[in-house]
Amino acid sequence: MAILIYLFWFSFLTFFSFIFLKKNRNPKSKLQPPPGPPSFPIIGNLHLLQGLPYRCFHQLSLKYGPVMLLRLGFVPTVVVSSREAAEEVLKTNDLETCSRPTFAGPDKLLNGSIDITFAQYNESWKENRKVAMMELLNIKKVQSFRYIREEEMDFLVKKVSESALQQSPVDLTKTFFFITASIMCRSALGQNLHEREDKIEELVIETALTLDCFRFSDSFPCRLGWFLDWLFQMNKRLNKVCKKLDAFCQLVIDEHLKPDGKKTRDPPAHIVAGLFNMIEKHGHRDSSKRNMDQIKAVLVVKPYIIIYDLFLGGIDNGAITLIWVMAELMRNPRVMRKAQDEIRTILGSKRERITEEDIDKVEYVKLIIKESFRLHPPLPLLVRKTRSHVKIQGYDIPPDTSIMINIWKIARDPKHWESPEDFIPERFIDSSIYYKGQNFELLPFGSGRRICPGIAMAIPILELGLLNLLYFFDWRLPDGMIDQGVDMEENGTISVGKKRPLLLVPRIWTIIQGYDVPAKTQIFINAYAIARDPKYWEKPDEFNPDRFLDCSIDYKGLKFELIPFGSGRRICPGMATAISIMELGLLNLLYFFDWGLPEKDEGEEILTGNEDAL
Ligand code: HEM
Repeated sequence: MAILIYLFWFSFLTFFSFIFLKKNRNPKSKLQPPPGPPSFPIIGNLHLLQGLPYRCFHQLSLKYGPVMLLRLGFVPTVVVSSREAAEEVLKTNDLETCSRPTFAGPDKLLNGSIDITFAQYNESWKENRKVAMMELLNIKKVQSFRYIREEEMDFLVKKVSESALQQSPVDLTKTFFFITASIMCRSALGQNLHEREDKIEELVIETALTLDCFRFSDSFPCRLGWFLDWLFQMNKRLNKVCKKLDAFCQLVIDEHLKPDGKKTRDPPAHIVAGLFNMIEKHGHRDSSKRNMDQIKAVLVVKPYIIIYDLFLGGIDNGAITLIWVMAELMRNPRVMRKAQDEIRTILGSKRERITEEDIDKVEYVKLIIKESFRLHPPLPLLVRKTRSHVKIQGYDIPPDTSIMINIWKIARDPKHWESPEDFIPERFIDSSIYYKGQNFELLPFGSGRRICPGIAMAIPILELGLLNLLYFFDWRLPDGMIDQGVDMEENGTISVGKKRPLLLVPRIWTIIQGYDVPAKTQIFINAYAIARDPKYWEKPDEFNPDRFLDCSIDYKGLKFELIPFGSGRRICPGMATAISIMELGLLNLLYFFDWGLPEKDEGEEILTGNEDAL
């Protein structure tokens, strides 16, 4: 079927190519375009993109250089693959290159891309971004959500502990998506996912996967593209996701608008409230002038688009990053061991909880996250569109040209990175390279006017998550997967995550008197020796019940110098019955009888230690 579709499409386009060929040639153009591979009419260089786009671009850049021109269908696209060229785009020419090309998926989802992420550079984008910063993403707001992040991490530890006790694998992909979704939904929307039955994190994954699909209209932004999308039912799945997302957004808005709406402990001034306040200020809620339908139309659109940005930007990228970090740590046991040693030494062995105050104490965790961003940026291609003519590395690039910056390739460029393919967090010790858009060899959050506004929100989630996972647990691959190791296959075109779920078996960190005790070790506790230890007992070998007069030592498992019934989870459940039998028995034996030793010889035997005679 796939071959038939491909053949149909190819012959269809080739036929049309001859008709369009003449029209597309412009011999009078003075443009000096960047070099690039020869292209077919109509399809251009689309046939060269087989596999993950950033890897294909990397291969092509080896031949055509760090600034090359591709034709992706009808869309001229300049691919930038060097730090210097990236700096020229994102810093020198930021204003001229800070628009975005139109993508059919988001365009449909958002009724014309009037959100933040996919919006053209215009007043509406500026306003939306300002509101998002004001109401949700500035440092002060982010700090006010600290208790939410800490509570959610406590929940994470509890869930993982349950699997650890059963020694069963945890699907970390699902777990991380749930945790990031839960944090984002509580912080931004006042929605507590623990109280909801629908699986929002699954909707996030589904939305991301659906948007990531190839669409003809991305490369042929004309009727031909729409027709082909319609013909091959490319939007069927998207329509379904739109409906689900719509229902969720509507629910958030309805709950917000209800005067007696659900009260939660979480901050009421979340971003939805902020947007409504903004609309109110602008007079859109003046019901005397507008009818209710109009008002609702305005009210629905803004929160909806911001909710959408949070879904993709906030949840997807955060979860993807944590998954990559854990996968790399499993592949690099040296780094895992070092991180755990450092965290556990600094935080000590008696912690029941880790808070954000602990984050700055452990530098190595920050280096690990940086290194993971370098090797696995969740968005490996930054996508821009020129607003006017720009010159990049001496090449002229006309307005309305898409620019893709291959940050994946730049972060592995041997010109800037020693052993670029290896996971070495130590490379950042004493290095001034940071990921906030100033150093163009490391751009996981982009740079310039379109830099990710969610950095302050994203980083504490990653750091706190990793601290918890490495402090409380040791990790191993599930039985049967140990020989294969961790697979690192990638998936996706816009955001790129690990293709297969990451399954790992946790073990609760066990430390006894400073000694690390590995999983599945047998432990014998010598209760006999402890109960005769002269450190705790005077004349320990003497039978002297009086030692317990006015003494708080009991045998119920709370005083560890006397544990005849054991202690903890496995304490003897028959203790109470046994004690009643013994007490009643002894009472009877002592009340009704006097006792003496048997005849002399046998008594002597007992006194000399022959207990069988008793
Ligand atoms: C590990 C986590 C994250 C990564 C790696 C990441 C990465 C990025 C990147 C590379 C961009 C494009 C920047 C550019 O074009 O120069 C971006 C844009 C954006 N991100 Fe993030 N992001 C993350 C988390 C978040 C969070 C937590 C939020 C919000 C809560 C968020 C919201 C956005 C928005 C709204 C944009 C669009 C900005 C614009 O076009 O003006 N991101 N992000």
